[in-house]
Amino acid sequence: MESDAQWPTTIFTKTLTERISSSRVLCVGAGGIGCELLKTLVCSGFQNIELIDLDTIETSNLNRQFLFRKHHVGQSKARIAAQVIKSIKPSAKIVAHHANVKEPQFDLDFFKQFDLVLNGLDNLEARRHVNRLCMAAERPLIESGTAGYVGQVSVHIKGRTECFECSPKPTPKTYPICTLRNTPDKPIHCIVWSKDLLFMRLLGRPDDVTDLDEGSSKAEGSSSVMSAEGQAVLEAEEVAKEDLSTFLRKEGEEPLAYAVRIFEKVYKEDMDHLIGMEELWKKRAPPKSLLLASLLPDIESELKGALKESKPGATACKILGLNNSNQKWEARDNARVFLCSLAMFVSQRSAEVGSMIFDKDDDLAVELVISASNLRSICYDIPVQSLFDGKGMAGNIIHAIATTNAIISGLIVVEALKILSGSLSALRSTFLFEHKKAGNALIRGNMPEPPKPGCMSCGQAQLHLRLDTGTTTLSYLIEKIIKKRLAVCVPMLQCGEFFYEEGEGLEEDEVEMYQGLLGRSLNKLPGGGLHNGSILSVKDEFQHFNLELIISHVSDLEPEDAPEGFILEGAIPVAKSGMEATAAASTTTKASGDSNLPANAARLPAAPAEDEDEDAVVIIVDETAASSSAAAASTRSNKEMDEGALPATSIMTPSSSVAVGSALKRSREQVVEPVASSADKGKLKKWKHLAGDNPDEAIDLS
Ligand SMILES: Nc1ncnc2c1ncn2[C@@H]1O[C@H](COP(=O)(O)OP(=O)(O)OP(=O)(O)O)[C@@H](O)[C@H]1O
Ligand SMILES: [Zn+2]
Repeated sequence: MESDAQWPTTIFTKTLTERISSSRVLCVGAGGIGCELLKTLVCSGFQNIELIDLDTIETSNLNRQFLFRKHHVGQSKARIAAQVIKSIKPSAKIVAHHANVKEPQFDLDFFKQFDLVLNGLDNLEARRHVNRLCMAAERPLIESGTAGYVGQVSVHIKGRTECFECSPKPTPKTYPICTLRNTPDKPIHCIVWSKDLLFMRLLGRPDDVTDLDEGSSKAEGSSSVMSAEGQAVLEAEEVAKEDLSTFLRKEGEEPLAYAVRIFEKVYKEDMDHLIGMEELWKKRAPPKSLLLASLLPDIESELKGALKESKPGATACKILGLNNSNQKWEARDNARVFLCSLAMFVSQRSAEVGSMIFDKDDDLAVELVISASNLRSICYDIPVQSLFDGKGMAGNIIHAIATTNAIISGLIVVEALKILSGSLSALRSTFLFEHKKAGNALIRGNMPEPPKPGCMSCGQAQLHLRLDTGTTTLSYLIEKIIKKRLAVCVPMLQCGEFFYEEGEGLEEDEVEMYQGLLGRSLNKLPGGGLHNGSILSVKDEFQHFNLELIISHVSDLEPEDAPEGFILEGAIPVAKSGMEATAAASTTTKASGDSNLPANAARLPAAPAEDEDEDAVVIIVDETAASSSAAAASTRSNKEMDEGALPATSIMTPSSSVAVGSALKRSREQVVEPVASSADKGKLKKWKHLAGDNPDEAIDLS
């Protein structure tokens, strides 16, 4: 295709066309949004694109990530996306990086090579990391996210607009550990327990299994005032800790006998033990334990034959004939699925036992987790979930719709064109959402907010951290607060004479010395420790990030207020998720491959008020089209909401929804240029603001 580079000249001015083809663009993420974005970029004339994605293609991606085909499964998303795009547009130069954007090779100099950075990510940590590098490199960042039919695009330019971290982002919901372990009262509590605690104890890495133990956040030998109920909880936890080895299969133990033993331990013995802790049941009804013999009087004949005939790759539901994933199983069927799935893991997938992490795309794992969670729900008289619904909650799944990704990608490119043409006053934060009453999809634009001086990323921030300095360890502060909550990659900490750092280039004895500090409580650190009023400086030289944490010592934080044992206040994500389902991955989320991190819970924009003036919005799909596009749209049934936890790709925030709400009330001139309707009406002059060059507004990208 010799002339492919000429496609867009019919729409854009010569100058803009030249800028588009000479600009260098970095795309981060080659998933649902990334695939659409790449296609729209090259179709708009972009020629120099670098693409980063850490993941490989899965079958479940194929329904919406249209650059990928079945024979690509298992291969690098970034490389295949680049290869396929090049076959569509051979003149495009696409460099693919099969890597995590947080790797040190993608440093400030790397980011400085680009004129634009476009994110198509699915988790908050990676988004925040890219934001920090874009702010430091002074490169415009266009952020995006989708969740079902809604989506959002925002533009971040240092010194001109707010950065991605200027507004609070919802943090994934977490639950008090004692609720999960001893006193659940909602289905999600049982699902999180099953996925993060039981599953990890049965099949996970030994290092990971204590993730939910309250004791892991406490310094050795610490003591604190505790209620009688709290004491009972601790006692219950101690019992659970002692019993860890009983979760493992004994040598020579038959798979089914092992599964039966685990059932009896978890749903009979442990439950009876808990029931015996009267302090716990003063204000609530005690659970009941389950008797396997009465649920399945003849286990051997019921299950042994089915297990024997099961072939590798089969699932418990398949061999038991439970084919309707929307059915809510009775206790008996939950027990059958639990026993079979666990027996199948140890007999057919023994090599993975001891190193697994729950994966929503692993059917056998989902069956084990949901049946186990339902059995616990039955003990506590909580409604059970169907496999389909339970999987959605466990995997933080939200349907992803290819059409939404395509619209959002188009809107990303529209903002990119405004930047390249120097039309910065035309930049908008754009929201795609549903008009509930009219059944239409609507696009709204807001003027981007100015930078917030107190932002921890682009401003000078001081955050307040309230925790118990006597019981919180340095390791907990670093892992759960500084790395996980503040998204710092390579922390450097200082407070008076206390200094701590990580990263390459340290001498062996330094590493040893710093590691020796990790188990200490904060008040016992060198230089007198961290106390009420201490100011801890936190730096990440790689991210060019620094802030101050003002420590307040509080010894009696209520688990309801601070389920993770601390409260962070200031210019940080403090907003709470409005979506329970987003929480499922919340308590555990390992800072691993990131895609299983809770990204950021979404509070999606509200539908417009009934009396809303519809001229003020762009209606891009009418009711008929909406239903046909819904039918055509590929949905993913197993979408993880970020990480872990978020609606995977969404970056919606409560403030976004407020912003949308207020945009609805604003006058028409605030509304985004009706780019979507311009093509329909053939009014190319609507594109004027994209084509015009405004030297006063242009940002220096040199
Ligand atoms: N730190 C990171 N570095 C590079 N790429 C990342 C990083 N974090 C996430 N990604 C990529 O961002 C993309 C987000 O795309 P999307 O939300 O469609 O998720 P997905 O993983 O493809 O879908 P699903 O979650 O349903 O399997 C993914 O391809 C993911 O690998
Ligand atoms: Zn900021």
